[in-house]
Amino acid sequence: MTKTVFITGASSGIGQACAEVLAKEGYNLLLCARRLNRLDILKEKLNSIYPHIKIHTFELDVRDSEQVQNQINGLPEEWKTIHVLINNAGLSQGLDPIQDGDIGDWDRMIDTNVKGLLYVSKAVIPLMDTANGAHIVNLGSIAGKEVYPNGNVYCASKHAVDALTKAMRIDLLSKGIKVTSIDPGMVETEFSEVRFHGDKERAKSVYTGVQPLTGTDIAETILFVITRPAHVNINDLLIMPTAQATGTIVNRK
Ligand SMILES: NC(=O)C1=CN([C@@H]2O[C@H](COP(=O)(O)OP(=O)(O)OC[C@H]3O[C@@H](n4cnc5c(N)ncnc54)[C@H](OP(=O)(O)O)[C@@H]3O)[C@@H](O)[C@H]2O)C=CC1
Ligand SMILES: CC(=O)[C@H](N)C(=O)O
Repeated sequence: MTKTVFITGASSGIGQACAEVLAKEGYNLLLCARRLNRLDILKEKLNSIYPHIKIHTFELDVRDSEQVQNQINGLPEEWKTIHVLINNAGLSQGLDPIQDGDIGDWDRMIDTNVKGLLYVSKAVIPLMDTANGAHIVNLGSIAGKEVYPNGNVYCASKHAVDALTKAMRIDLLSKGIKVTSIDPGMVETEFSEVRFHGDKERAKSVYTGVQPLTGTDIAETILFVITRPAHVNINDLLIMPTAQATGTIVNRK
């Protein structure tokens, strides 16, 4: 049976890499993000390499609970059976002491990373094929395991993801839905550009003198996690670049 994977935030970085790695493995893909044009370019590329898989793209702002319900309830019938949900859409905005933080940045992080994950999960869980290995993978972070200077609200949002992953595992236990948290350290994506509001130079400096993880490193880990035997669940995986010890202790050359 061909399994269907629903990926939020597939227009960039880790989500896009998940689409690429899972397409190669023959999964059908439901891809969403706000930037539909990017998803459609990705779909065309993947379908030209892997013509045997099916890909459905749609625009979704995970912060909008009504849109999330309507878009997911309105999926074509053939897309209403989902095996794996990857709650990947997320962002960091700003890196300032709490007293200087921007309230708009705080709202965007909490609305996307916490509320967005909840809205999507609530809409997708009823569509999950519990008879055939249903699995939810949440993108947490090292920032959900520790707090680093100026990371305040982003760290709080990822600590919330950590708590929600544990809570989902309890609540979905009787349904047989596996729940896993993937918690990366530094991954070079558009993450830092978004964090620094488009300042490309500052974003680049985050990765100076260090070899960060790539989106593909994380996607391959997710592939490993979702292909364990039925009786095995990986609860939580913390993945760091070799040169990174904690959220902020990095060995730069
Ligand atoms: N890069 C890193 O170092 C780390 C990243 N993470 C986590 O990994 C996840 C992916 O980030 P990463 O790939 O690095 O970053 P990117 O900025 O490269 O990708 C983020 C993705 O999230 C999507 N997204 C953001 N806001 C929304 C929204 N409101 N609705 C729908 N989609 C949204 C973006 O799509 P669009 O803008 O088109 O909507 C984009 O596809 C995040 O949850 C992040 O917190 C965790 C630890 C480390
Ligand atoms: C500290 C990290 O590695 C992570 N990318 C973050 O900035 O939270």
